[in-house]
Order: sequence, then structure tokens, then C-alpha cells
Amino acid sequence: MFFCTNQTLPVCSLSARHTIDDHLLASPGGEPSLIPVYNLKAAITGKHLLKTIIPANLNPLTHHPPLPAALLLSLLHQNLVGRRKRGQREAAMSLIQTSLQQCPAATTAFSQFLPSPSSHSSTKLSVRFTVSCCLSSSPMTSVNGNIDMQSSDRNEIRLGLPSKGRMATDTLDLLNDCQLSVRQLNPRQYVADIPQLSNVEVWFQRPKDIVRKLVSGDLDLGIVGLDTVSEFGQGNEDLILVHDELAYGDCRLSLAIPKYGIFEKINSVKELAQMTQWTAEKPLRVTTGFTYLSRKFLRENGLQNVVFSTADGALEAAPAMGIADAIVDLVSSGITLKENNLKEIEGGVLLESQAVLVASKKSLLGRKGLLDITHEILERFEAHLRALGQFTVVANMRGSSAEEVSERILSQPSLSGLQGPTVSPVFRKIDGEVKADYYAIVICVSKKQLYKFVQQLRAIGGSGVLVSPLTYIFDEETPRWRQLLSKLGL
Ligand SMILES: Nc1ncnc2c1ncn2[C@@H]1O[C@H](COP(=O)(O)OP(=O)(O)OP(=O)(O)O)[C@@H](O)[C@H]1O
Ligand SMILES: O=P(O)(O)OC[C@H]1O[C@H](OP(=O)(O)OP(=O)(O)O)[C@H](O)[C@@H]1O
Repeated sequence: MFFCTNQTLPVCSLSARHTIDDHLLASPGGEPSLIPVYNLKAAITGKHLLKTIIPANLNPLTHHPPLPAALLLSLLHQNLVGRRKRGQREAAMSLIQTSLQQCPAATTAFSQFLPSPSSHSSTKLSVRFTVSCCLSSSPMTSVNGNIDMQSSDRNEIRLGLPSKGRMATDTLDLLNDCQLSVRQLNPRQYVADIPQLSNVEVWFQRPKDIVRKLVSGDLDLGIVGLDTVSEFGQGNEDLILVHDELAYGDCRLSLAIPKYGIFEKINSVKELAQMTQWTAEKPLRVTTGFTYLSRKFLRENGLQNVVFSTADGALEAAPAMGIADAIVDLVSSGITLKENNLKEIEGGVLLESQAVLVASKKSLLGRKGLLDITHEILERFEAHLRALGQFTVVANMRGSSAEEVSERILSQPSLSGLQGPTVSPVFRKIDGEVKADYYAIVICVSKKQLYKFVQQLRAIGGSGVLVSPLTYIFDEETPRWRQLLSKLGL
């Protein structure tokens, strides 16, 4: 990413590698279908495809007010190394050229950089673009090398999801289970949408970048582990937990020390802090990816003389390599610690973590439509997660009236379900007359309690028990929604 200037206008250039193979291959009959992608007129208003080539933190197409027509798409580098026939390549180039010619500024750039046809000799077609936008006013600033497009200017709501790692698949599964499937046109594309939620852009990012971008205002909502929010959010009050228990990504952030040597008899943080070894000259050496939380935790636990080092993974190797005395890392099964001769100690858990839905408070209060979208996502998550732990049980019970059957059921507190049983008569023809001497009961039962429930039901005359999974349980109003409104002062 780089900046350049022209004489009168501030110009920002972004470069992004983008392969056009997929668009070519996807088109019926192998004919290039580049016009929607590279037609600059369409690009200015049609946000859809140009997003493919624009990095997450700048979207000139959705910039509001709309950018002046001088959106400059310049073809910088062309590397034709694909399985393209010469005719197809030429057709593609001609389409690009036609499209670019619709923007006078772009035409110049294109003719400057268009490679000669003789260079189209390889077997895979890939093109690197630079997207430049010229602005008559300058809403862009450069902050630590990042471009700040005054993100509040955009109209879309942005949801950040983990692009890879442990959380990625489970997050998509959760959304899928809530009928909020993410539609990603190309696995290499970092932007996607959720057809059920209009005006929502999904941006795939590394978990820590999701938190950073929530803080910078480049994302509005995100799903990451609580550990990541706590470490990279660093207590920032703009970050609000909308749902703090999404029921996956369970792990704990723990301090661990070797089982051997000077630590053999150390079994608690208190004992670790009381060791006389740690001095200003020879401090406790801790390797962690969570320096913010670790520093706070160790200080609060009386460990003053500590130095930190970081690594991107496999931290458990650090003590055995002689690089560290202790580590602070995520643990779930504990196998990695065990296999590396390390142990957790009493009082050494910094944080219990699982996946959470987090939002920017500023966005919630300022971005049009975000509160409604957040409400919908929250309701769907809550309804799905509540249902996950429950079965619906339908059973028959002989009785003289619905009230009498209900009384029998309610006499057993564990049979009362969420609000109480639904009891309805089962009509049969008895001696030529339609009568109800059986009642069907419908109750929600915790999955863990199912067998005990069936036994109790039988004990009071239940029979023909049918058990089925539940998809959603929508409550009257989710307590988390009320909590969110109160955190926002609404
Ligand atoms: N062993 C584990 N068991 C369960 N959940 C874990 C475990 N390790 C990590 N997690 C959760 O998954 C999240 C992502 O972890 P992962 O290691 O995949 O991140 P990453 O994107 O590869 O991070 P990094 O950018 O540091 O490489 C963590 O923040 C945590 O919430
Ligand atoms: O308690 P366990 O079930 O053994 O899991 C713990 C390990 O899982 C995570 O690492 P990950 O596998 O994501 O690899 P990494 O070390 O490269 O981050 C974490 O950093 C631990 O190393």
C-alpha cells in the first residue's frame, strides 16, 4: 500500500493482487465476463464486484458522499501465466480496455501500463491492479501506515469473521445454523455477504485484526474469542460484548511452568511469586502472545520482576529451549502442556474464554440500521443456542381432563418444561362416540435430563414418548438485548 500525490488532488493508491482466472473460468463457455468487474462506471455505483480488489480498510465505492468520478483503476502489472488461449486473453484485455476507456483518467493509466501482446505467452492469467481514487476533498488520513477513510462515512454495516484458525469454521457453522449463511463468491476473497441480512458486509480477518478494526471503526461487529477481545481491546470502552457465550472456542488463558528443576515444588502463583530468584537483574522470563493481560495479571499477583518475550505459536517449546521460565498461553485439553513437560498452577488461570459477539459502541450508537441488525443476530443466536440444549418431547397420557393431566405433570417439578406443559386432547371413537380419554403433552426437556425425564413421565402414566431436536427457542425478549440497551444508555 502506498501513497502518491498529483498536483491538485490528494490521491491514495492501493494495490491488491487479484487473479481474474476465476471470473474468466466462471463465465459460461469460458468467455471472459469482465465488464461487470472492471467497468468503472458500474464500479462507482455497483459495489459488488469491485470490492474484490479493494482492501478492507478502504472502499471508495461505498464512500459517502460518493467519490467524484475520477476513480482511477490503473493496471500496473500484468503477469500472464495461465492456461488461457491467446484469443481469450486478447478478448479479456480488450474488455478491460473498453471498460477503462469509460473513465478518462483511467485510460491514461491503462495505456501506460498495458503490456504488449507478445508478453502474453504463459499459461496462467493473473493481474495485479492498483485502485486509485482521487478526491476533491480529503477525508483520508494516514494513521500508522493505515488509511483512515473516516469510516463513519460508509453506509454498510460491517461484520468481521475469523479468516482462518480454530474459530473460522465454527463461526460459519453457527451462522449457518441460525439461517445466516455467509455467501463467499471466491475463497480467496475476504469480503462476503449474508443474503438474509441486507446491507451487511462480511469481512474475513485474523481475530486480532477484527478487534483492532472494531476499535478503529473499520468494523462494526465481530465474532472472536474473548481472549482476543481482552488482549487486543485492552479494556477499550468502545468494545461491547453483545453475546458472551457462543458455546464454541472454549479454552482458558493460563500461566504454565515446567514440571522440573526449580519449579518442581511450585504449585501455585503465590508460591511462584514468593520465589527469591526473581530480581531486577534476573527477572522471571515469560513467553506469551498475551503481553497486555499477562503483565496485568502478574503485577496483580505480586510478581514485579518479569520480562516478556513473544512468539506467534508453539510457545510451549520456550522453557525447554531455555528462552523462558514460564509461558502464558491458551489451553483446552492440556495435552500440549503435558507433552512439553509443563504444568498449570493454582490461581494461574488469567481468563476463561469462548467465542463472543462484540460490537463497537460508537457504531451501535451512530451507524444507521446497526442496532436492528444486532438485535436480529442476537435473537437468532440466542434462540439457536437455547434450543441446542433441549429436546421436544411429545407423549400421551391417560386422564379425565386436560387440567387433571396437567396437575399430575406439574406435581413433578422436573417435568414442567420451559413454561409448563402443553396438554391437548386426543380424540378417539369409543362405542360410536367421539371422546377424549388420552391427552397429548408437549414439553421441552434439557438434553442432559432426557432419560430421567422419560422415567418420571412413565411413572405418572406417560406412554408413546416421541423425542425430537429443537431448532430455535425464541423467548419474549432476550435479557442480553436489554443489557445491551442499558450499556448504550438507551
Ligand atoms: N486449544 C484451543 N482450544 C480451543 N480454542 C482455542 C484453542 N486455541 C485457541 N482457541 C481459540 O481460537 C481463537 C483463534 O485461535 P487460533 O490459534 O486459530 O488463532 P489464529 O488466528 O491462528 O491466531 P494468530 O493470529 O495468533 O496465529 C483463539 O483466540 C481462542 O479463542
Ligand atoms: O490444550 P490443548 O488442547 O493442547 O491446546 C493448546 C494449544 O492450542 C493452541 O495452539 P494451536 O494448536 O492453535 O497452535 P499454535 O501454537 O500454533 O497457536 C494453543 O496456543 C496451545 O498451544
